[in-house]
Amino acid sequence: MTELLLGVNIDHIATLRNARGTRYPDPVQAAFVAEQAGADGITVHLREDRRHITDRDVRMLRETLQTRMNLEMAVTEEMLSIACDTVPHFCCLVPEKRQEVTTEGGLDVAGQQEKLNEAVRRLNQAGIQVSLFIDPDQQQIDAAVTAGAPYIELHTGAYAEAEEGPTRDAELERIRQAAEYAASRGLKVNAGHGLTYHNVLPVAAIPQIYELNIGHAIIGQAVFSGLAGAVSEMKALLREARR
Ligand SMILES: CC(=O)[C@@H](O)[C@H](O)COP(=O)(O)O
Ligand SMILES: NCC(=O)COP(=O)(O)O
Repeated sequence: MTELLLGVNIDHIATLRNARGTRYPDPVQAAFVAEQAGADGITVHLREDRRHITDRDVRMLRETLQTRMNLEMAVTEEMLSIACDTVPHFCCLVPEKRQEVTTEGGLDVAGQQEKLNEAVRRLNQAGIQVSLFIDPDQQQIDAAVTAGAPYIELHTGAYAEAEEGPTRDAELERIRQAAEYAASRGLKVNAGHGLTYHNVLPVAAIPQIYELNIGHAIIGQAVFSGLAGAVSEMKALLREARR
């Protein structure tokens, strides 16, 4: 089976740093450690409220990453301008609400098709590969194809939050069917949100999935086993899923 890539989201290194307004822990150092430990890419979410990743982090990471940068952002003029100035390898367009604790759902591409078509056009023109963060839903997948995005990232939050049993199994089946359909439409399929060392294997085993973006669980594990260990442990699980 094809190798499954791991994108490490380092947002919550910045959460810890910003908790006291210090310079440490530095997301730039975390990215270096994660890459050395096997991360295939680094994901950062530049939120409108800068609650964790800052503009300085984005600039520094763009200049220092050895792998590739996946910049997550809302579909706003501010973020589109920042992306076109920064030119990360990937931009993942996500929904964003100030009052949310974390991302609550997928981007409604179908409900704002013209806006997304234009955003994808601008980013593609700037040389950025665009991914749309969507729920595992055929209508949203079709809308992503219409928008001209080469990638989608399937939101795995409903799966991750479901109790083990029929509900979680149903959510996994939704992801499986969505990945299969999206690949049949010519899309590259990533997935992420809420994945942990305990729930990642069934998602990682879906053959059409190209990359998993995982952050909160890895940063949490890093508190106990160090960031390098947490990353290599997750990478080993992804390899195991594809044996
Ligand atoms: C889109 C997504 O699921 C995450 O990558 C996002 O970054 C979550 O937001 P926080 O990192 O602020 O929790
Ligand atoms: N897009 C998902 C991501 O980058 C990480 O999400 P999480 O693992 O922090 O929930």
